[in-house]
Amino acid sequence: MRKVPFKKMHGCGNDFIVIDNRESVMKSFDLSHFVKSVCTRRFHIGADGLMLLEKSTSADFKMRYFNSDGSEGEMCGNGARCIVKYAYLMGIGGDVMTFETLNGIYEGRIRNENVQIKFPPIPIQDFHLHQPFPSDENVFYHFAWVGVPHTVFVERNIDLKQDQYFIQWARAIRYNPAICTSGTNVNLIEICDENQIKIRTYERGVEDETLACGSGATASAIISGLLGHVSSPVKVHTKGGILTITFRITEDYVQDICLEGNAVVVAEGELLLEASVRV
Ligand SMILES: N[C@H](CCC[C@H](N)C(=O)O)C(=O)O
Repeated sequence: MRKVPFKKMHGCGNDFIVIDNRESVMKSFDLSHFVKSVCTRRFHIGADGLMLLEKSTSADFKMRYFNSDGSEGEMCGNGARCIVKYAYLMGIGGDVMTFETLNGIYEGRIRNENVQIKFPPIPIQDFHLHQPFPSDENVFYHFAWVGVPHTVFVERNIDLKQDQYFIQWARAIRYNPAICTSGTNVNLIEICDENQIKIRTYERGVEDETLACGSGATASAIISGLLGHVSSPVKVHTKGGILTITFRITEDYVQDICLEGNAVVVAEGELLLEASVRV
């Protein structure tokens, strides 16, 4: 049976399996099916997503990110922090490194135990604020594309929705083509004070609430800033820990966008490539 080394990592409880694919060890595999199997909790290692580190001609490495349902995502903020830590530990990148994604090139920095990701500037016009909800014009949502699509709702108390009800509510938005034709991640946020928000995220591709979402935290902090509720730096309290977002709003762009938080290796070993699991 073929074996491939992996590390299991998490950033604020958003967990990932990371595999070094620079030598194309995954070449003959149906990646979508493989990812779905390996990410299945109880029957396999289980994770919110899986990342392959590959060679790049334009950056230190390429990150390929897959959600647990086997779909390939353009970008993942917490995944990026984990793969940057992985690259650092493997000697692939130094304290500062660049990596390629389906959404362009990003920069990662090792900051003691934390990892910081710098996002490219986002045009102000790409933030759609105060959009009336398609089926209820009294409800407003905010939308941004921060590598992946994010819908944001601001509420007084985000803990009022029980987990089951939160998921049911989020699914109605996640698949709503009037909001985003390719589907959207869904964030519910609460403003705590000028520099802090609380967040819950339902993730597209995981099809569940996750403990944290880096791009969701980034989109939500910036949207809160554009709405005038907070100013940078913003501490985002997720269910799995704190993410810190910094940004600068100028006339046409949101610039100097950084996402920072922990990136932890919890296990490493060998994956049995042909191990069959129920998916
Ligand atoms: N957990 C991720 C988001 C993954 C994106 C994925 N859910 C999609 O939209 O394909 C993050 O930390 O940014």
